Amino acid sequence: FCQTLLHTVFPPELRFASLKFFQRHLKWFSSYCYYDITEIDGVNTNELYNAVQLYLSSSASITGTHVSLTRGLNSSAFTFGVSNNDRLVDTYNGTIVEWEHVVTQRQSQTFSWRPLPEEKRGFTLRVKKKNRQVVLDSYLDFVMEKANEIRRKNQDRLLYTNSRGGSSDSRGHPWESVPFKHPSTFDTLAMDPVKKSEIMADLLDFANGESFYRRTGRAWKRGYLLYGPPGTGKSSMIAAMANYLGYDIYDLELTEVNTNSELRKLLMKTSSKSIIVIEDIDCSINFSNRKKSANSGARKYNHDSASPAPPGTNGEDGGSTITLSGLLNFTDGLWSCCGSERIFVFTTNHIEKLDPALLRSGRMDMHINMSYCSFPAFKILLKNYMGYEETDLVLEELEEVIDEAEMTPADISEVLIKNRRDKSKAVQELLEAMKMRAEKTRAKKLLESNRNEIQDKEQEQEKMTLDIPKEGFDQLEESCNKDDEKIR
Ligand SMILES: Nc1ncnc2c1ncn2[C@@H]1O[C@H](COP(=O)(O)OP(=O)(O)OP(=O)(O)O)[C@@H](O)[C@H]1O
Ligand SMILES: [Mg+2]
Repeated sequence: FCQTLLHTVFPPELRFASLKFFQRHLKWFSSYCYYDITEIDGVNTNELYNAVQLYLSSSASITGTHVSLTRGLNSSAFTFGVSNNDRLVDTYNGTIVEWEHVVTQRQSQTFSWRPLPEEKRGFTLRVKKKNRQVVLDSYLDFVMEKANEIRRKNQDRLLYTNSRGGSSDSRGHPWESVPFKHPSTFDTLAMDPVKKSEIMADLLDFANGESFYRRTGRAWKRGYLLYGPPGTGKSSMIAAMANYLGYDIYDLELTEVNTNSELRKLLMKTSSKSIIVIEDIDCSINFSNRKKSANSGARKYNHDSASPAPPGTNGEDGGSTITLSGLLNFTDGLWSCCGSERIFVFTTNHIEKLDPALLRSGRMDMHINMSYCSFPAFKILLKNYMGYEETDLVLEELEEVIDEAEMTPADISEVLIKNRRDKSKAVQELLEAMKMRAEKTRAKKLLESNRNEIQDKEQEQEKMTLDIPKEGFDQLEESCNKDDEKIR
């Protein structure tokens, strides 16, 4: 009877409000304090939320009884997590803390500029009030650091792509990611060993150079330009770099980016310890032909952001302006420093087509020429594919022709894969292929030099025919002068 009376006398809103009031006042008297770490903080994703999730996902720190298990597509490891609205206890330097994962349904009428996830997620950290300082001073830093470590060591690295165009997902991320599983390493990469160790040392210096970059006042980033013919290992080199340093890769598809501001947004959403890659930069942006680009099928890009393209000439999607200066700002300007420890890698098959602005010194820190397979590089391939260590007569023959053959590591590895059961057959076949290629290269070079000679001769003759009337004129002038003298 009392309950019915209570329900009829007090409407539900009033009951709810009074309950909240009591709870709030109870917390004042409680010996605990609570920290809410929500997944989305205003418009941005809360890095701390992701870090806590990752930290709690490491099996070592799990002491709860109810744990959620996930395994991402193509991922090689299970991830533990705190189930929705469940709790976990963690100990840090003797301090006991309790984590609760709070998941509530988002009210649908909430106004937002972009779609928000249906669920509102967050962690609540409960600690004794007397331990509050420990948590604020070092525990949360420890969690962040541990999460980064776990991600780098145990988890698969991620390959991000902006193939979704300018749109973001419900959590505000413009990048989509998949586990990155490229097996290429510096051991498997066939290139000149001296050049290889130079690059490896450069990468290590960069990764360990935080204090150097701070001391010299430079942004902690580095740019590499990889250039060379197709199949010489540019993409393999990027994968090797990522595997060597344990960095994520952001594969930036420039043709999917419409404006400079979109480009900036993409950059802002990249994490540190990552490699940002723009492959085939000469194809993604019509740099060489910018002024004539109206007649090409490619989208139009301007050199100078200060002079926006007139309306109607911006390519088929209208209003789309991505400029070279926008791209350079992306890699070099103030915005490039909105994170740290990032590597930019551009690749191209045609370095000669690139705008000098991209090549000028200081822009890309290292230009790496990935060229045709040299003999030392070939030996690495032989060792990796065939387990070949020793040199013998055939290899000496190979050494003589390999430079002239101009074969890419991709060409060579194809032959090696095909004959991987029979070493001597593989080497024999390669030798024949190389000799043939060398012959062709020689013939091509001869033809080219002949053509150049003929062209030179033609130019000389043309010049002579242009000179004849001048000579004739000189003679005429001379005889006129003589006549004048006679008359006098
Ligand atoms: N230097 C190399 N060392 C080992 N393998 C190589 C090397 N270069 C090429 N390969 C082999 O050839 C294949 C193609 O190489 P990769 O994609 O790295 O070439 P690329 O230079 O990026 O070519 P493209 O300019 O067409 O993008 C790779 O799968 C790899 O197995
Ligand atoms: Mg490539």
